[in-house]
Amino acid sequence: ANTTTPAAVAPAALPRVLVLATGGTISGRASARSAIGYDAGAVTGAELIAGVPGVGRLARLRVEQIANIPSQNMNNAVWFRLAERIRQAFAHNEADAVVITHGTDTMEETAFFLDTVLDTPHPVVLTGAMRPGTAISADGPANMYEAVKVATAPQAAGRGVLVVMDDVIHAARWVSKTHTTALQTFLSRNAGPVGFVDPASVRFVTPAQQSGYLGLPADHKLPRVEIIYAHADMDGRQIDDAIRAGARGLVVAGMGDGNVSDDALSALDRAVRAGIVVVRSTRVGDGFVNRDVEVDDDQHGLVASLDLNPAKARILLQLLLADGTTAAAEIQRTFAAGH
Ligand SMILES: NC(=O)CC[C@H](N)C(=O)O
Repeated sequence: ANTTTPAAVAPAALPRVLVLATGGTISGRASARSAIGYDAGAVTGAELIAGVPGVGRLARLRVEQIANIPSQNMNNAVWFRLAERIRQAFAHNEADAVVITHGTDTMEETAFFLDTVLDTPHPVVLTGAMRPGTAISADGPANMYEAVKVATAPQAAGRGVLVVMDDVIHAARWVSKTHTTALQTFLSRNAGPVGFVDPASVRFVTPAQQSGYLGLPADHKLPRVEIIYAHADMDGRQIDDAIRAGARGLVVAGMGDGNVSDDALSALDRAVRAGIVVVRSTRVGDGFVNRDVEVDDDQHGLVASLDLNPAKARILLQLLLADGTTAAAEIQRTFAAGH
């Protein structure tokens, strides 16, 4: 008789999730500053995981601390570190999925950057919190649990980088923080969420769609691109200052459908003549910036951001410029390719 102990008595292997911790409120601790004051990035990723009951039954978790900062301090160096670590983890089959803990202020920017430079079918999910772990009804543990649940769901593959906050699954391209303090602050503008998650289920409501892949600049450098915020009584001073400061690109957070004053438009013409790529986005939260509506983009040589908000338009323009793409028409095509 065969007396070998069957290997099948071992529990089915759980998926492997690499948790990359970067800081934010989800790693926050109360401070003495005020009744609601706290310091973001005071708790490590390992401590964070220890405070999420049941998450160890969803996945085998390995935690690495990539940074521990409030995300208003997020920067290119951390972005490149994240992107390289994720590429390496999947290339060497170290993990089946990645969850990134992150402050909420710039979560949409990090999500969009990674979505644009990573080319992988493996789930990459960002999550965070609006209340520190020491607050009443802290949202971090539930968000972390749900992020791991989404990251380990088979149907999360091939969807690019996702944001999971407050029971909702968002695609990197569309997600924005829309409220300074509310738990329900993330919305997928112009598109709606891609899915929903609760402790029992993960449901996607859109077909899987991989996002644009531009690759990671090999020298880890991104060119200077400035955002100009438009307003009533606007002159061209800030734009001329940006030209003098050596900007390679400008993104206008325009009024309405990406508009600027006549004086500012003349300054943008000077920028284009100086070889600077100018993208018109909007300071309005919802809606597309379309070409050739009030501004004649063809005549002025401008790019319309379409659905991308100023912060994300800046990242896409930086990556295109880093890739050597400077022609407005080609940049416009790439902006349009993401949806
Ligand atoms: N809710 C938050 O995460 C905000 C805290 C901090 N400003 C950050 O983005 O990291």
